[in-house]
Amino acid sequence: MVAVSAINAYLPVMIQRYIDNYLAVGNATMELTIRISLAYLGFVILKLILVYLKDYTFKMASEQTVGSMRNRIYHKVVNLGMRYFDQTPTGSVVSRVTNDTETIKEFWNVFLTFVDGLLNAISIGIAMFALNARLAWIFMAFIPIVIVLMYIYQKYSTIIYGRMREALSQVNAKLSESITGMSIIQHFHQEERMKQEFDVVNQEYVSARISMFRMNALLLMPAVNLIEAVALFIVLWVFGMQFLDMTATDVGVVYAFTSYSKSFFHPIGSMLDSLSVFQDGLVSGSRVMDVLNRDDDAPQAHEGATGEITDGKIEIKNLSFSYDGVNDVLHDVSITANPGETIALVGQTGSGKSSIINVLMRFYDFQKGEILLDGQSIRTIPVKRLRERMGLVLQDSFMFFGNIADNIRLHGNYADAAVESAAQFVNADGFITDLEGGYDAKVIEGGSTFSTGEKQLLSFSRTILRDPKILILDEATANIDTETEKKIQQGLQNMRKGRTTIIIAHRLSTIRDADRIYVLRHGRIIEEGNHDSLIAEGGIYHDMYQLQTFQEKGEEDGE
Ligand SMILES: Nc1ncnc2c1ncn2[C@@H]1O[C@H](COP(=O)(O)OP(=O)(O)OP(=O)(O)O)[C@@H](O)[C@H]1O
Repeated sequence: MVAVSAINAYLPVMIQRYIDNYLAVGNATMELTIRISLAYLGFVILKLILVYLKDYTFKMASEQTVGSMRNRIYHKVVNLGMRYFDQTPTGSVVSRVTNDTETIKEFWNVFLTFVDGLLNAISIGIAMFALNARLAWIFMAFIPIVIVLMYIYQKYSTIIYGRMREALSQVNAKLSESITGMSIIQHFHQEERMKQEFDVVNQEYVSARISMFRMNALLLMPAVNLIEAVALFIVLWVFGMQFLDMTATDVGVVYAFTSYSKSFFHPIGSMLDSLSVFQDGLVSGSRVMDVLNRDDDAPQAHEGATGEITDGKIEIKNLSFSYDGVNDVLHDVSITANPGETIALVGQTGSGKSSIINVLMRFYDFQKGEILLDGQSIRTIPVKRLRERMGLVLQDSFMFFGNIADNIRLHGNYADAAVESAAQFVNADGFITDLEGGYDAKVIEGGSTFSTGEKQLLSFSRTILRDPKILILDEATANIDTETEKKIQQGLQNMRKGRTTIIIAHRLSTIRDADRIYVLRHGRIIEEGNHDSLIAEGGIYHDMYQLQTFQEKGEEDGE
């Protein structure tokens, strides 16, 4: 860059010397003219090669920077606590990982333009002073005006670029919300409303971009061109005033200054231009840094923790927990499960059953109380190890793009035979072998070509393959019809053997054999005991059970 700007400053001097020393005084010969032309051409070619090298190196560096930035933010995102995802729309996360990092790439170009512009201005400044200090001062006098222009631009563009980024993020958020909820949108005829809402955010984005163009169109090149023209006008005017005592040698200087006026102000114009990208990059950068600097990572064990789950004893003592740090959703909850026991959590919707699991799986950190696993605090067990030893099956099982075997194996190091025997163990083998391609059958993201029950069977296989010590079934059989459920009950019994199991179920008939049942209401445990003792107690559980058996009986009679 230094060499390029030196060449830029030197080329007009070459011509100026040729004009003033040879052409104007009648000394120019053919040989000299050819020599100077070739030298000029040589410098231009050298400059082009250097420009190519410079651009290539910068582009490469910028691509690599963004590549690694994207990686860093993705790594950060997958390690963030669930709280972040509760509060941030998916589209907005996507926007940070893709669009925002992409904009940061432009930062490199801005840097390039800035250093380029600065070096050019310095080398041309030096050349101008060397040629004619008085005229050079005229050019310098315009620099404060340019600085004021930059200041004004900076002030307005920050606002507009912030608006633009935010609007784009909203567009992404709306889009991803619509795609995720498409079946509900179509079912409830929400298409028009979604279109209108999308229109609003899209229009906001368009209008932010238009504001930006309006500002750029006014403040960028036109302003710089005007300054350039005025500077040139003054230079020529000063020359005109001195016309009478001007010697022939000044003609080359006029040429040099005319060409400097372009190359002095144009880089400044590009610097201004790149200020817009700079603003954009600044806004994007701060959005990316926002994510990178977040300290609400997923809960971690204490440093150097080496705890291990061996027997599967769970003791939850006086646990209180809130999602937002303000309103507790669990109050003073105490639960014990001895190794190999099955305990059940029941209660109304929203009573806090899944929240207990969320804390136990370390998706969220808890505020008060203690959780002991095999007598050690849950915080002393590395989270990765903890989750390997605790198998969680949810009502909705997520499937990844790939095939059936991959979805069971989840890229763990398990042989095909182990995958198949895990599927057989939970009776998932039957439906898998019926598929075209069997274990190699394709699965699309989300697994939407499979029934919910089938996905749940795959999820059972996934869990059992990892041979966890503790099994957590959160409404795991809610989507399986009673008949299929009966079929896989044997599989479930097999799964529970030798493992501590926590079951959350609304269908109380499925948890009758649990060693202990905890009844929750508004985040508190209000009853506890086994099925028979709770029935005998005649409390809430008793009523819930009566109601359900009554309903089930009614359904059967109805049939
Ligand atoms: N991610 C979250 N952020 C904030 N509040 C939440 C979150 N998840 C659940 N809650 C709130 O915590 C309370 C307990 O919810 P939880 O999911 O534990 O209930 P549940 O008993 O499992 O209900 P269900 O039977 O419907 O699954 C509810 O009031 C719910 O609104």
